[in-house]
Amino acid sequence: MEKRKVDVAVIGAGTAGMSAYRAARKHTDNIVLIEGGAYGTTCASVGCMPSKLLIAAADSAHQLRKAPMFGVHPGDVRIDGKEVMARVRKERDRFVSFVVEAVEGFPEADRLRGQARFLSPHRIVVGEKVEVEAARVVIATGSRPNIPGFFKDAKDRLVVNDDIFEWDDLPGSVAVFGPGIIGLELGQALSRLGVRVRMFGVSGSLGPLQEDAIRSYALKTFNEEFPLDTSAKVRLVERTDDGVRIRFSDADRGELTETFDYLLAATGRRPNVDSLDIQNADIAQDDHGSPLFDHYTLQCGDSHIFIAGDANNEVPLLHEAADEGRIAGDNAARYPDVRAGLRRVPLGIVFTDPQIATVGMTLKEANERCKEGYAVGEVSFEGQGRSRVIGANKGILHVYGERGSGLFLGAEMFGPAAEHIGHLLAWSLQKRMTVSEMLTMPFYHPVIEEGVRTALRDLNRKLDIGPQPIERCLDCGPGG
Ligand SMILES: Cc1cc2nc3c(=O)[nH]c(=O)nc-3n(C[C@H](O)[C@H](O)[C@H](O)COP(=O)(O)OP(=O)(O)OC[C@H]3O[C@@H](n4cnc5c(N)ncnc54)[C@H](O)[C@@H]3O)c2cc1C
Ligand SMILES: NC(=O)c1ccc[n+]([C@@H]2O[C@H](COP(=O)([O-])OP(=O)(O)OC[C@H]3O[C@@H](n4cnc5c(N)ncnc54)[C@H](O)[C@@H]3O)[C@@H](O)[C@H]2O)c1
Repeated sequence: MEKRKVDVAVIGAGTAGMSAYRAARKHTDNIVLIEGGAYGTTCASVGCMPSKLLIAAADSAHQLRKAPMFGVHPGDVRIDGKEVMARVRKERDRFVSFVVEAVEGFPEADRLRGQARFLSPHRIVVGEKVEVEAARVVIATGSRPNIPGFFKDAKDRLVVNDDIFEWDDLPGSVAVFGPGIIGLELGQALSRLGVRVRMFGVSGSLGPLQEDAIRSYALKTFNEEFPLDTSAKVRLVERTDDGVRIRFSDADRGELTETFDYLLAATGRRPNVDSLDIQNADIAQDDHGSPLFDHYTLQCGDSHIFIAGDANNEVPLLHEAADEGRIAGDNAARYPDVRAGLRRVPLGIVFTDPQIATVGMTLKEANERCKEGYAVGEVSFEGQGRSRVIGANKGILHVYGERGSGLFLGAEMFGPAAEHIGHLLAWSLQKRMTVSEMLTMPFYHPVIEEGVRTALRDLNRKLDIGPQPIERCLDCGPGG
């Protein structure tokens, strides 16, 4: 077996791993980046980018169908599944090619191909061909779909997100299991592209939504487009000659059987740490076998091992993977002079329509931290001026603030332009602004952000800081 001795070994050449490699290489050129699969990252090849490409096609179809409300009649909307999927794959491949170009731009001697596993805390075997002795290690092995056992009965008709983006054409029907972030984004997009979709969930959860009022509103809205039961009772899943037969109980219609072309498993993701022989790394793990680590340094205990991105199962998002990789790579190179890195405030966006945004603390966390010394401001987008103008007047925004200090704490939203409003709120939170300070910022007219101002005014009043908001105030314009 070939032997290598390096200062830093990074396992996984995804977003976190590439970011860790770049950060560590500022300190040392004796480093390896190990990749067991294809270059290209989850985000570009089967995650963020192809899912948004599919959603873009669905949005386009939806806008055409919506046009008659403005007196505009585009005629019958015809969706060519082959063309839809061809664009998704073509643009996806373009994004992937940029990533591959970047990773192949790293010196060849720094790159190793093959599955890595620990032989001991400092020894890693790669593809059973090379043994690397590493002074420090970054684990950045990502995650993979979690597939409950009984889905196996769907046999070759069981698909995950990776498979969808390889389709040449759109199927006739898909049963989506898991109304989480992936299920909602892909399920709604497929439905808007003319695919018959039914969505099954468990235990009432819906995406990242925590507030009952917002969750029920969102559930009702999604159910106007496709059937979605967040507490489904599924009795049977079986492969038949023409697809996957599913028997389930429907609250209104009792036991039903429906057959679909595919079963999409969107039931969460699992960190790729179980194939690393992590027990040989001598680091503490939680009950699920995930290594324990520090949120600010990404260090596992006080060891020479760091863990970043989806592999650590904390906040499986792209911008977090990039940040964590940078911090972990820098610290691996500096070890034992480990430093706390900048962690940004929590921000999550779901690209459904209406979109979902979550910022900062959840309502439960605000309650725990403030011992009930907090308030919730609200706006409904149903009557909001700009939202009505463009026919996107659905949704609710809740904003949270702390009594006394008047600090803004967080927000949950299901509504129009949540991807942009989420950013404004997250930036205000990271700047530690009070609700009063946020209200001193400019609000143009007529814009959806005026709805944010309405919610912030409502919050400031409930915090006993601001005045009673004026009903139908003129600076909000009609319907502000
Ligand atoms: C459908 C979908 C949509 C998404 N949309 C968004 C979005 O809109 N916005 C957002 O912020 N996030 C989104 N995400 C999440 C985002 O894609 C991930 O958080 C991010 O890509 C994680 O990056 P990573 O570097 O941790 O993992 P990856 O990019 O998966 O990299 C891990 C790498 O490690 C390699 N590897 C694994 N085990 C080994 C081993 N033993 N040896 C060697 N190599 C190994 C893998 O082959 C892989 O290349 C989405 C995810 C999915 C699935
Ligand atoms: N827009 C984005 O930022 C974006 C988009 C997609 C994915 N992601 C990331 O990927 C991660 C994984 O996404 P995900 O949607 O797979 O996970 P998730 O945790 O968001 O959702 C999983 C869903 O599956 C449900 N579920 C679990 N077991 C089930 C079963 N047996 N039957 C039916 N439903 C079941 C859960 O109740 C939950 O609603 C997300 O947490 C997110 O961080 C982000």
